Amino acid sequence: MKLETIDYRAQDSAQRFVESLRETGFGVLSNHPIDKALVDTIYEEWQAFFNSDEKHDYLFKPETHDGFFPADVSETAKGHTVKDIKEYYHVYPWGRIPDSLRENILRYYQEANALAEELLGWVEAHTPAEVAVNYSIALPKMIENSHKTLLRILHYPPMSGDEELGAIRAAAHEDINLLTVLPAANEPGLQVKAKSGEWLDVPSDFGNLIINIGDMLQEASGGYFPSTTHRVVNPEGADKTRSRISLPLFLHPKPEVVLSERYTADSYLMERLRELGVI
Ligand SMILES: O=C(O)CCC(=O)C(=O)O
Ligand SMILES: [Fe+2]
Repeated sequence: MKLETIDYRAQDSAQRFVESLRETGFGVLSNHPIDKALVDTIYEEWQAFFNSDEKHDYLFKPETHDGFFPADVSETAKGHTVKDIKEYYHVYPWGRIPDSLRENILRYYQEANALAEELLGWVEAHTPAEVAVNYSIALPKMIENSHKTLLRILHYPPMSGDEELGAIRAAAHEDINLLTVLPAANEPGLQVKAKSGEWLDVPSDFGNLIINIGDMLQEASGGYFPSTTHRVVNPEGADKTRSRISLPLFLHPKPEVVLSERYTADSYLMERLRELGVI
């Protein structure tokens, strides 16, 4: 299995993109409409924010989950016992965002959402009819004006040498949501688990956009689209001293959207958050 990069502007991009999602759970797009200069600026300004003490003024609220999550409360992936080596900030348009960072990050949130709606349209158009009949509403409609869609700004700090034994930047996991949209991070490390069990590097050329399927699309498609396990490994050698910033947008349907006979988006999310011990 190989993750090939697909040119967003190619004539057959929609079909090839959806084939890649179906085969690997991932799709990598080049020549997409998201402004690269904007992403670059966001990496720089959020790196400065994570380097500052200001972040502690924005400690996350347990009821709403917007704001800053320090490394000592950061996630432990499902089925793991060691915490990931990361800190992060949860951006929701209705949530707290430092004034100086607000404009750019909300512009990115809006642009990435618009592209995601288009990509969900591609997925819908290339879903076999017998699978698509089970979508309760059109896929792009599921996320339209959703207050649940989460933009996470992740900061993986440089390796200090005294990390907990066995800890990595992000332990193997699947995403809970419908689809995740992620600009290639400013450092490599993201890997996806192939059907054969081997770990493959996701191409991390700056400017690529990485899209992966989450559990909710797997549920809504009756397993046709696989939610694929991925992880972020630690850097080695000289790269150990480098931070890594990444920017996944987790597309969540509106809570009332029916995913399957068993779940609405809300009941699914609550079940998973309870399992993770987050609520
Ligand atoms: O940092 C990355 O490249 C991926 C992060 C990720 O998989 C996640 O936060 O769910
Ligand atoms: Fe993930």
